[in-house]
Amino acid sequence: MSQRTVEIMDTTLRDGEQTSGVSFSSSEKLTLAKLLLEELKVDRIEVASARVSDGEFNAVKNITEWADSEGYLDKVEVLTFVDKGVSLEWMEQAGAKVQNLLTKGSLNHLTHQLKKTPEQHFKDIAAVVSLATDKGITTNVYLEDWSNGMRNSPDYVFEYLDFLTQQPVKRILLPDTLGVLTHDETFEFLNKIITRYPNNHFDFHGHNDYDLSVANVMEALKAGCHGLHLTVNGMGERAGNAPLASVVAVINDFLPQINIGVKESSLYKVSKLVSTFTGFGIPDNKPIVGDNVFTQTAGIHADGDNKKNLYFNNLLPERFGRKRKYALGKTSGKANIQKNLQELGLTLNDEELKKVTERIIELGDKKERVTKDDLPFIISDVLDSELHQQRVFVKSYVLTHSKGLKPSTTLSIEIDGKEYEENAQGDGQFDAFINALRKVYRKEKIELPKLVDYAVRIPPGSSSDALCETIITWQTPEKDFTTRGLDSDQTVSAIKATEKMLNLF
Ligand SMILES: CC(=O)SCCNC(=O)CCNC(=O)[C@H](O)C(C)(C)COP(=O)(O)OP(=O)(O)OC[C@H]1O[C@@H](n2cnc3c(N)ncnc32)[C@H](O)[C@@H]1OP(=O)(O)O
Repeated sequence: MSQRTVEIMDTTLRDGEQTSGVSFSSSEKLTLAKLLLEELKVDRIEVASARVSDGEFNAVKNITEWADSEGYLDKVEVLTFVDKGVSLEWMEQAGAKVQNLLTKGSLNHLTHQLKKTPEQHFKDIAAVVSLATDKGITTNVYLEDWSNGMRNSPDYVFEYLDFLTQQPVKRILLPDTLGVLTHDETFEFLNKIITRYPNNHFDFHGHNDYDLSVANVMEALKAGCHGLHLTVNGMGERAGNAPLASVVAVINDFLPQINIGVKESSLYKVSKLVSTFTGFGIPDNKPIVGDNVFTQTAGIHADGDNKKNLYFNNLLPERFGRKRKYALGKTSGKANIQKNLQELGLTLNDEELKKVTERIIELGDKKERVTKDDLPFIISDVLDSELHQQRVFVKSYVLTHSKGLKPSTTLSIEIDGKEYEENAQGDGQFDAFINALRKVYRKEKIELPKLVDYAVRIPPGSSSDALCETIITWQTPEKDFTTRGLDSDQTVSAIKATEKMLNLF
């Protein structure tokens, strides 16, 4: 099959920045411009709208200086307006060489926003294009609201394109400005235009208001468009633009006739960096770049992966510099846990694995999120309990903590089959618990070990908030020893460590 090359224009720094609440600093824009062109290898970047602010001017200047030194200046584009050359002046001073001139692609916008006739508009456009040509600036032209224009005023659109295709314009940029197109219309409209003007270059610029941007991009490509406008993480005004990572994967997997130069393995890195710079979080389930999209959660899936990679598809995480993960929770099953154990280099026998699985399911039922880093702690806790025969059981307790009153505990405990109940106050809830315990043991004339050290930690590296571990060192006249308790609640983890002590000393 013969392939055709399609240009990828990334507009994260212009349209992506139109995400509400997002603003890149000048140095962030330069960092991203370098990453997008040099590492990710998109073909072009749109870096700002002209006239916006002094900060934007400086950002564009920094980018053009760098781009000039690296031979990328023709890949750096600035959105300009039909404003008698004011925008052109701005971008020229900022060192840019390619303008994306924003014009009206629907009669509705032309009539009601610019309040001009088509003839007046075309004349104004011709003047700006001519001025740009004189200045050695390349012109691409946006037909803003083109999609509605095709629906509601096609005669205007074609009259305009008849004029525009005669102008010294390099690319014609067709935006679905309001994200209203269906995939069928995208194909139909682009097909009509590309058939009528076979010698011109047309970019498609999709928005995601109906979550159709990627489908629309596919149809635009099938209709023969020559370039695409995309943003990292689908950032952009309202529901955003067509997302770069998804589109790249779709092209590579489903449109073998299309050739693009974007490096898949850098998509995740760029996505993370943009998210860090903007504070615009990536949903966990965002295709390709979301945290969970390469995580198998169901035990059956992990089991199938073990047997013949039965649950793999073409979207292998390694393509994007990522790794498959196996989630731990109530739907894990043994297979998921085994996968995590393998990664940690741990082995358990069948009985131990069963017990660890039961504990993870128990935590999952309590809505706790367990990660791979929690696993060694859970194993140690489960296996530790198995080592000792339990003769003391903390049956129930009430812990109170209120302003102006000392914390108190009411405790019920079983020792060698006999039940005791006590209450006490303390400096904190755990102190009150220990005081109630001492009262119980004093009745039996037994002195409890002294608590000499108390440490709390969350499993290192754990990104979950599921568990904390309390490690208590106890002292008797004969020995010092340590017990550990694991729970999502800090006081409960200390009580679990104490219960272990009661069964040991
Ligand atoms: C498809 C898109 O996403 S378009 C995005 C374009 N980029 C931006 O808008 C960047 C952010 N915008 C801005 O910072 C400002 O709007 C500026 C600097 C561009 C202009 O600011 P202001 O002069 O204060 O005008 P304002 O923001 O109200 O913009 C509306 C004016 O632009 C005019 N306008 C709208 N489209 C165009 C166009 N394609 N060419 C020229 N003028 C236009 C409007 O008619 C209106 O003019 P009027 O005030 O004479 O009626």
